[in-house]
Amino acid sequence: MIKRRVHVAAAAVIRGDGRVLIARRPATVDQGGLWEFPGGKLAPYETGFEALKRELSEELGIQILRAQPLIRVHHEYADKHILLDVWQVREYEGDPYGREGQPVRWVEVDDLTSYAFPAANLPILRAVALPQEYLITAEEPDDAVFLDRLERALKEDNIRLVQLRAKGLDDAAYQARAEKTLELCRRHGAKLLLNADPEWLQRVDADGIHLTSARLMELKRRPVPSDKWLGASTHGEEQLNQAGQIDCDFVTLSPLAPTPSHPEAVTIGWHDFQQMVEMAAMPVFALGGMTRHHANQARAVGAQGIASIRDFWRNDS
Ligand SMILES: Nc1nc2c([nH]c(=O)n2[C@@H]2O[C@H](COP(=O)(O)OP(=O)(O)OP(=O)(O)O)[C@@H](O)[C@H]2O)c(=O)[nH]1
Ligand SMILES: [Mg+2]
Repeated sequence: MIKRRVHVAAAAVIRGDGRVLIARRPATVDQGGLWEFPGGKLAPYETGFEALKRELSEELGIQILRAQPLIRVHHEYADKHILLDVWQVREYEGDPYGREGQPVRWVEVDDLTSYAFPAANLPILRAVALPQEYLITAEEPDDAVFLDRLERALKEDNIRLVQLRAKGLDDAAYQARAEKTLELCRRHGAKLLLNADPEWLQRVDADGIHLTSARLMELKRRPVPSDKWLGASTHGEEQLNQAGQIDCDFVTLSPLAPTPSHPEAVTIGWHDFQQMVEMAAMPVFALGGMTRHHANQARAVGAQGIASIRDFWRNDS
């Protein structure tokens, strides 16, 4: 029998203080009693955005003014194939309440994991918790110059996710750099991932690990606990699948476009990038030739946002 295909539009409604709205499904319906992002099935001939506007008016009594695509998730339930088309909504009119009698709650993004959601929601929870920009640090031998540049990005570009990539440092220098970087990131409320062997989390209490594609392909299972972040570098379908297999929280996919540092490299291009993102089981950052100005374009093709060394490693303050 062919499984039913269900297309659902849902929203992460975010309030001024950063809290996100969740609702509890009535005990009597499919996935009853679990928490969800408000939304529902597309009616015939509706676009995702039209359905989103209608559903949030029906379920929460609010009028959406603007919405930004967040993530699209395909999931196989036993009885159906579901596509969750999830949007981020920060601009709306009205004060949301459970118009159908369902309990609703505003929760801190970091507390979302303590609520029970349907199985399909895991990538959405990750996408909600991640920012749109991912800074990868440049090679820089001098600690003071390094910290100065990073601080500018944290302050002026409002960067909240950082990968410490320093291939040129030996272990002792990397550890010293990591400790200083962690302290700076904590001060600015940013998460720090180490581009290093996962064992490094025992030496430096960073927020997680970013795997190179070579490390990614060697692993049989997720190498860090669930309260740490796990990112990975990928360059194509096989690596994306492997990242899903070992339960990475997110990946970068590159090179999307030519970069000054690799002008000859074969790039993925927006078309293939969009197709790969659609099938990925987790949030994907666009990497390679990206600047902050590409963030909306990246979002429009399904990405979480953009990752960059060059664009954030400026010194123009
Ligand atoms: N709205 C919503 N649905 C989700 C989420 N996660 C998830 O697996 N689903 C599934 O997607 C489907 C959405 O159906 P729904 O019950 O909200 O649809 P609806 O509002 O149009 O309701 P109706 O069919 O009673 O009119 C359900 O099968 C539900 O289990 C989520 O976070 N939000
Ligand atoms: Mg609904």
